[in-house]
Amino acid sequence: MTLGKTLTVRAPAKINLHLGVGAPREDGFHPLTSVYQAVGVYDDLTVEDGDSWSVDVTVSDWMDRSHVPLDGDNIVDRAAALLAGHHGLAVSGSVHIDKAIPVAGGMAGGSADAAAALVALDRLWEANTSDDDLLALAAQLGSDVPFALVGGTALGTGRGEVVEPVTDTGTWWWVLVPSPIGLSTPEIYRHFDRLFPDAPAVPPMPEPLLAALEAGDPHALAAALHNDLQPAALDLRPDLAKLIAAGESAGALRGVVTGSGPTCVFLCESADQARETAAELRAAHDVVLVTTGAVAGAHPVSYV
Ligand SMILES: C[C@@](CO)(OP(=O)(O)O)[C@H](O)COP(=O)(O)OP(=O)(O)OC[C@H]1O[C@@H](n2ccc(N)nc2=O)[C@H](O)[C@@H]1O
Ligand SMILES: Nc1ncnc2c1ncn2[C@@H]1O[C@H](COP(=O)(O)OP(=O)(O)O)[C@@H](O)[C@H]1O
Repeated sequence: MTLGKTLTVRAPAKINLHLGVGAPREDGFHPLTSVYQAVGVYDDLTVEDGDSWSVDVTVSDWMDRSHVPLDGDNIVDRAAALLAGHHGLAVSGSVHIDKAIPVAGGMAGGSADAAAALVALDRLWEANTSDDDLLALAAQLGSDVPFALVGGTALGTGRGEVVEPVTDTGTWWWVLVPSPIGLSTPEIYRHFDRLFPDAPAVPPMPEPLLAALEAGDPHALAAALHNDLQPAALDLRPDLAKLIAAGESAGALRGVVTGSGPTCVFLCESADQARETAAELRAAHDVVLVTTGAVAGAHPVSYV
């Protein structure tokens, strides 16, 4: 082990520009055609070497720390055990998560932390895991975890874990409105099954959205944003429909639920339009974030 080392890895939140969901497979997972984008809201994960193992967390002041499990059930505990097992190492070190990605918000904050833990512990333990092995370990931790390693804008197939970058020439301005109460991903998928018993085996490719990304055209992208889980999320949280309408009437090109929700994301034409939309939404919502995408996947920001 390297002694006296501290390393911080930063991992981004994701939004789903397109989320096509098919009928459940035999293993219970849903086949997806997902276009992910990594956006500039981050969790920072700091690891420090030591013989014992611990995980703790601090959260942004608008978040509830008690929503992050710290009793050995954190996804970071699973990431550490998986990486250590892969190399025949003992789990060691102390981990601190500095969390700004909304918990249970449809923005893959847990997946970001898992990806950051793989990158950070791989360096701390000097394990030199290959990129292919890191991606395979990431997929075992969760469907969204490989994308958190890759970042940028990417197509996700399989159950979301098969990730391939797509051409994206734009700088996209987003307004994000998290919700103080999260939504459960498995519950939203179950509700999707009830609402759409005839979902296809393989969801189709979102060609107009991919063309909009390639062209860097915000109006075309706005028109093409789509989420098959949105009806399920709106059914369980009717307040989100009002939020989407409010963002669009405040000037955003288009608002959608991201992933399983409840965070709503609004695509804007410019930085000014994003700031104006955010200012209007702040009248009724405590937390409204302005950010851009695409940004890099999990990456070290300090190694001292
Ligand atoms: C809905 C999405 C869209 O990107 O994101 P979130 O809203 O959670 O951020 C993802 O599919 C969430 O991925 P992730 O949160 O990694 O899911 P996993 O840990 O793999 O699975 C959690 C549970 O979600 C359901 N699940 C997940 C992925 C998938 N393709 N089909 C599913 O049915 C299953 O019930 C599974 O037990
Ligand atoms: N490091 C972590 N950060 C957030 N949630 C975690 C973490 N580890 C485990 N969890 C659990 O995972 C659930 C889903 O969290 P999260 O990844 O934030 O949401 P989503 O799946 O909607 O993107 C949380 O409700 C929490 O119980």
